[in-house]
This record gives sequence, structure tokens and C-alpha cells, in this order.
Amino acid sequence: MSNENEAPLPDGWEMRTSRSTGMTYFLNMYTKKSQWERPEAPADPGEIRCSHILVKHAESRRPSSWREETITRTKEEAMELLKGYRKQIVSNDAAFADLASKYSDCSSAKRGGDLGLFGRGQMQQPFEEEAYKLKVGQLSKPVETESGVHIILRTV
Ligand SMILES: Cn1nc(-c2ccccc2)cc1C(=O)N[C@H](Cc1nc2ccccc2[nH]1)C(=O)O
Repeated sequence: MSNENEAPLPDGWEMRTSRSTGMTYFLNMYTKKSQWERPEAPADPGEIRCSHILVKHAESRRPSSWREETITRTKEEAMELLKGYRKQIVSNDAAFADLASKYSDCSSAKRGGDLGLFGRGQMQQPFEEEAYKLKVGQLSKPVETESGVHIILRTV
């Protein structure tokens, strides 16, 4: 039985009682791994799944995409475009996957921006850092990487 005075558990954890010993342990609801110590930080989700809309610019690592052979827009112009897409999504005037499939400069545009499942260490650091902060269903603020400027939707 948890003491009602105890602080609530960080996100993603559940308190369980061992059938064999009656001792309390803690279960990471994402990875199903357990531990005896009371967690002090949100449970690491292991792999997550995200979709994104990428707008490249002239300073992008590869200023070319399925949409445009040579991308010449400035970083500022890319950011303005992306903020416009984000506004349409937040106001429900457009669906994320529709805008991604039309305007994203990433080849994942063909899948509505879906990147599939990924773990830490697979994506460029600024992208990973922002993606792992998101709760499922949450849309990020614009994020800059060497590829360009992104908005990220966490889906799993
Ligand atoms: C990381 N990744 N996954 C796909 C992908 C996934 C599923 C289906 C098709 C393509 C494409 C990419 C990729 O790096 N694309 C690059 C652009 C890009 N740069 C990224 C940096 C971080 C996250 C996603 C990113 N996408 C490109 O097309 O020039």
C-alpha cells in the first residue's frame, strides 16, 4: 500500500508488490523493466515514434529534396514557412500528415512524415532532445538541425 503522503511517482512508472516477497518494486511501463529503488525521474521510454515536417534551407547539410533539386530559401524563410504550417495544424485547419506529405523536405514525406520507431543515438542530437521531451500526441516547437528546421509530432 502506498502511503498517501508520498510524492506521486514520476511519469511512466507504476508501483507493484512482489508476490513472492511482498516487497514493493517499481515497473517502467514503457520497457516493462522493474527496479527496487523508488524512481526519481520519468521512465525512459526506450524507443519512441515520431513524424516530422522538415523545411530545408540554403545552409542545410544537403540543400536538396524530392520537392526541390536545389533549395535556396534562407533559414529565416524556412522558419516562417514552418511556423505557418504549425499554426495550421494547431488551429486544425490542416492535418499534420497532409502538410508533411506536401511540404516536408525529408523523404519520410511519402509516409506523412512518419519516421517509425527510433531509440536514443539514432537521430541528430537537437532532434532527439526535443522528441524525447514530448508526450505522446504533443507537437514540438520548431527545432533546428543540420538538415534544416523541423516540427515534430510524437506518436508513440
Ligand atoms: C532519418 N530519416 N528517416 C527517413 C525516412 C524514414 C521513413 C521512411 C522514409 C524515410 C529519412 C530520413 C532522413 O535523414 N532524411 C533526410 C532529412 C532528415 N534529416 C533529419 C534529421 C533528424 C530527423 C529526421 C531527419 N530527416 C533527407 O531526406 O535529406
